[in-house]
Amino acid sequence: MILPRTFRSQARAHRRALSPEAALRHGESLALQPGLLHLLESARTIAAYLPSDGEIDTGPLIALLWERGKHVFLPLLRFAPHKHLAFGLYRPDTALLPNQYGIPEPVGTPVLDHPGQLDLALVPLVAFDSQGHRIGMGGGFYDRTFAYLKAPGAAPAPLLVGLAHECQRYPNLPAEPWDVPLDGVATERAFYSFNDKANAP
Ligand SMILES: Nc1nc2c(c(=O)[nH]1)N(C=O)[C@@H](CNc1ccc(C(=O)N[C@@H](CCC(=O)O)C(=O)O)cc1)CN2
Ligand SMILES: Nc1ncnc2c1ncn2[C@@H]1O[C@H](COP(=O)(O)OP(=O)(O)OP(=O)(O)O)[C@@H](O)[C@H]1O
Repeated sequence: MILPRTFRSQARAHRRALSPEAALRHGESLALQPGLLHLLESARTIAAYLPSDGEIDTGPLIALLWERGKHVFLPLLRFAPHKHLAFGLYRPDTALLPNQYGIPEPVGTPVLDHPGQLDLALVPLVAFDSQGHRIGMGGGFYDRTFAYLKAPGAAPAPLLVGLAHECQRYPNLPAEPWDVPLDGVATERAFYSFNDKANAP
């Protein structure tokens, strides 16, 4: 059995091995995926993220969201009362400052009161599998932020959709009890939906 931490660092190294040109090319293809574009139609308030550490380039998709008049938010690291994320409005003219991991965050913009105000959350990941399991950077930020979705009848509920390179897809990842499963994942090659909520009509 390969240790989770070893797996995470190997998968991160695999992701980082892609060139910035490949990450951008993949990001352009991602922004053309019909399954993803379909979900965007019914979403108005959308969380995205700025890429880091070899992640697929979200620039083309964010440009498309702005073009379509969507309200785009970016994650803001919060450490109290526990590690979680808030979401700050991101517009083309928003000032950004790097957070403690060097990822730019909006400053001085409106912050959502609750993640349930999002219609759709586009989620970064290190690895995913065909059941919607996700391995992230290991901070538990996304899991804690969306843990409330696991309560029966939790509402309102944003759709959770991972963005990734195809090379981040693995056959079977171990599921941890606190993991919040993804509804879908979009890559440069396909849109994978893991339940009816993320299905094209
Ligand atoms: N682009 C992007 N933004 C994101 C995430 C992400 O995965 N990708 N996150 C997803 O949750 C949150 C940030 N989580 C992170 C957790 C750990 C590390 C990281 O690099 N950890 C270093 C140790 C750094 C240190 O302690 O100073 C490491 O593991 O090597 C980065 C981001 C919010 N924003
Ligand atoms: N809902 C939760 N409540 C309490 N602790 C949690 C919760 N979710 C995750 N954790 C803790 O956070 C730690 C990191 O979790 P995990 O390795 O699944 O993070 P990750 O999904 O890879 O990270 P990230 O979401 O930041 O990308 C674990 O040790 C776990 O115990």
